[in-house]
Amino acid sequence: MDQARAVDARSGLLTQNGSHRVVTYSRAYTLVPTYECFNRCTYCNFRVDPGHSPWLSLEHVAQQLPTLRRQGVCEVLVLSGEVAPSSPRRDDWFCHIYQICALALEAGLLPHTNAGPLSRDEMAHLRQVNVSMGLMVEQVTPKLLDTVHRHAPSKRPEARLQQLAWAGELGIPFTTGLLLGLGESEADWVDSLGAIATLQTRYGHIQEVILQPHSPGQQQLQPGMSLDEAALVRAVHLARECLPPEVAIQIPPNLVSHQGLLDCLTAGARDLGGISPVDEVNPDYEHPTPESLEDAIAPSGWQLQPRLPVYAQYDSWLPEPMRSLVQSWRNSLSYL
Ligand SMILES: O=c1nc2n(C[C@H](O)[C@H](O)[C@H](O)CO)c3cc(O)ccc3cc-2c(=O)[nH]1
Ligand SMILES: C[C@H]1O[C@@H](n2cnc3c(N)ncnc32)[C@H](O)[C@@H]1O
Ligand code: MET
Ligand code: SF4
Repeated sequence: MDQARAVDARSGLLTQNGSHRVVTYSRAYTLVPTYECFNRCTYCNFRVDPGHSPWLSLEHVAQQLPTLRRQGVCEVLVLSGEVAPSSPRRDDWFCHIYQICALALEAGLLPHTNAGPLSRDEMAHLRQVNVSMGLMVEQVTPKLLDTVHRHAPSKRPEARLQQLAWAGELGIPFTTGLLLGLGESEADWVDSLGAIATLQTRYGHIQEVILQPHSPGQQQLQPGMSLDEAALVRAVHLARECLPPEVAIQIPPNLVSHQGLLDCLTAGARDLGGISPVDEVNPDYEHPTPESLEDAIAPSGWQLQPRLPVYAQYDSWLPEPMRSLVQSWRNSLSYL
């Protein structure tokens, strides 16, 4: 096996199909339990003040899910604003998220939750109703606690890394990543990638790392600059050097130009993440359709392939009955 294919190889999967190299994405729909958040990250276009976002109604969710299933959606991305760990409302918030995941599973869909840092106990519970979970490291440098994260206690680097370690201990297939362009240096990227690589070497649970270029929107507390695409391509190169080869690099296709996307693929990115009707985190940037993505990358020899929100090498980690549900998805269509 030559060097390029060795780097591409994800255990048990062929990433090369004839002469076409494979790029994956997940057919997702995002549910937002609540937009309320006790953190105030200055770049956030998602949050509203605590008490000002009605929680998503479970009845509405139960009604919506069968339609999504018929439309060919496989992933329910549960993305939430946060109630403080010390709040008397924390337990209700957590139960609400758990119930949304349980309803998604009942409808035959596959939940992936990113609801900020959770306690170990909360993670152990959510593991029963999620095929994978996620939390961005953002950046490990403490400098950002004096700037964009000054009013965001959830963004303390130790809390984020602790979460990744607990996910590893609990055997949860995990998605993490870096938010790029917050005022950090490229040396800081290497530190953040190194921290993720160390955890991956220890636990082997990191299925993918998202390289997320900061993208200013209309709702954020403070204006910010978007990351330039040449810098994003350098980040992909660095990530491919720092991370073990089995970890996929994900680029959000709505936050880059077509040429930027092709350059990221050449540099080693192989996944485009969950593609849903609305990017709830960056609502000013519409997700492209899978068809338009295929048109953009096929002339350069790339083939777009849907995948499930859990990568195949982790299927045996899943508790029943989720493991059987995932198996039936893999049998029904050629999902990676
Ligand atoms: O549409 C989006 N999906 C986002 N996702 C979804 C993600 O692409 C998929 O859920 C996973 O790849 C699993 O299929 C995230 C998931 C995480 O675990 C952590 C961060 C993100 C960030 C985004 C995002 O900004 N926009
Ligand atoms: C869910 C993830 O979305 C990312 N996130 C939050 N706000 C923005 C933005 N303006 N641009 C890009 N990514 C953002 C953070 O990395 C968070 O952890
Ligand atoms: N609040 C969570 C985090 O920042 C997830 C949603 S961010 C829009 O990690
Ligand atoms: S990025 Fe996440 S933690 Fe930060 S304010 Fe937005 S919702 Fe809250």
